[in-house]
Amino acid sequence: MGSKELLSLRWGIVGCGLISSWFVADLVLPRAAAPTNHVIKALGSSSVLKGHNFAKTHCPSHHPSIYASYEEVYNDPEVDIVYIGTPHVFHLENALGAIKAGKHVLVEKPMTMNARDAEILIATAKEKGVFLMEALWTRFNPLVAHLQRLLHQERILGPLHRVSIDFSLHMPFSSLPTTSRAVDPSLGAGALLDIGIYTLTWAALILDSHPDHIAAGSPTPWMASTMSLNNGVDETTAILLNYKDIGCQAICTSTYGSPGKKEFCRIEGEKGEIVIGATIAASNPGWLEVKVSGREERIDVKRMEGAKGFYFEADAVAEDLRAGRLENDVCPLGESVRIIGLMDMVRKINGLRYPQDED
Ligand SMILES: NC(=O)C1=CN([C@@H]2O[C@H](COP(=O)(O)OP(=O)(O)OC[C@H]3O[C@@H](n4cnc5c(N)ncnc54)[C@H](OP(=O)(O)O)[C@@H]3O)[C@@H](O)[C@H]2O)C=CC1
Ligand SMILES: O=C1OC[C@@H](O)[C@H](O)[C@H]1O
Repeated sequence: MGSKELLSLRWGIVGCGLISSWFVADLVLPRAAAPTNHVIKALGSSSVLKGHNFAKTHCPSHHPSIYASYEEVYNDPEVDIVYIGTPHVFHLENALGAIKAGKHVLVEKPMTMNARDAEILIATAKEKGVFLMEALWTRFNPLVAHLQRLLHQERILGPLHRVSIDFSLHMPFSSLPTTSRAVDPSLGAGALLDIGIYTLTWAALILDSHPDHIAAGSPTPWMASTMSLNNGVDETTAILLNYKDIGCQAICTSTYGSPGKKEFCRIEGEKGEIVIGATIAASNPGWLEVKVSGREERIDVKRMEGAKGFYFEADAVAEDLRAGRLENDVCPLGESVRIIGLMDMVRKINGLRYPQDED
């Protein structure tokens, strides 16, 4: 691994649920200009039949080995990297299993249930000398780099005043089965860990990356928050961040209670505003609109026909491995810990504990 001749990346997938299906379907789409050939080599599932059905539907031409245990994926010598697509509460155990078997790991968001567990995972990956990344795919959407250029290099909005970010999904707890990972506290349910994490990520991408904030030593923003709990977990959460060093506030809201708007993010500055939109979810931005006097433009994300955009992150991971890097600089491990740490604080203030928080 890490050598220049790595032209294919061989994936082992753990958990054959929804996100794994999206991820795999994107990776196997034929792409003329693909920098890496992503190969699905192994699938681990609670049931071999489920694994076979998954392969038939989502990667029919890849013929992966199908295993009835995740351990067999970790130990398959044909697998370079393990993708963890299980509910949050299993991320630590599954990622540790793969790392201890010497595999690189891409683990779904949130990396773990709390910052302490993320530190454990990171320390173990470092000890074993393997790559580890939280699959915060939004960071790899090409719109983000474009946005950061507009805001921080061109300074198109001038000084920033306020950023509002909302991730809303209309799937109230009452409409979901009690076994859903969004509702069941034993599976790490709740809006903050599932979708609120993206609102904090957007705040980080827009404000923590601000050159003046970095020059000021990146002080932790002042924070206030409130949660509406249902069944012991948050259905709705609001977080206010005040970056006093740059005079800008971020309002981060997330809920399962309403559909929200396509325009999920608004960045207001002295000279105008930028609005970011998404067709389905704030995790997958589709366009941005600049509304500044004398310069009004819309920029759309170009994706492969039929793809969601998971290949942006997979290609970045492959590039790191090819170059022998064990950490990605667009989605650094320190940022995963910092944002999970913010979520820990929000939960503590609002009395939301999970069993994983116990000593
Ligand atoms: N990046 C993104 O856009 C998205 C990320 N996610 C993240 O992916 C993770 C999984 O979410 P999602 O795919 O929606 O979940 P699903 O419930 O659809 O799938 C999770 C899979 O994990 C496996 N699993 C192992 N143990 C359990 C258990 N006790 N209960 C339920 N499933 C179990 C199952 O696979 P099997 O039976 O095959 O072993 C199951 O199908 C979450 O952490 C979520 O935050 C989710 C959606 C989008
Ligand atoms: O992007 C997303 O949209 C739907 C959520 O439930 C999911 O976990 C999230 O990552």
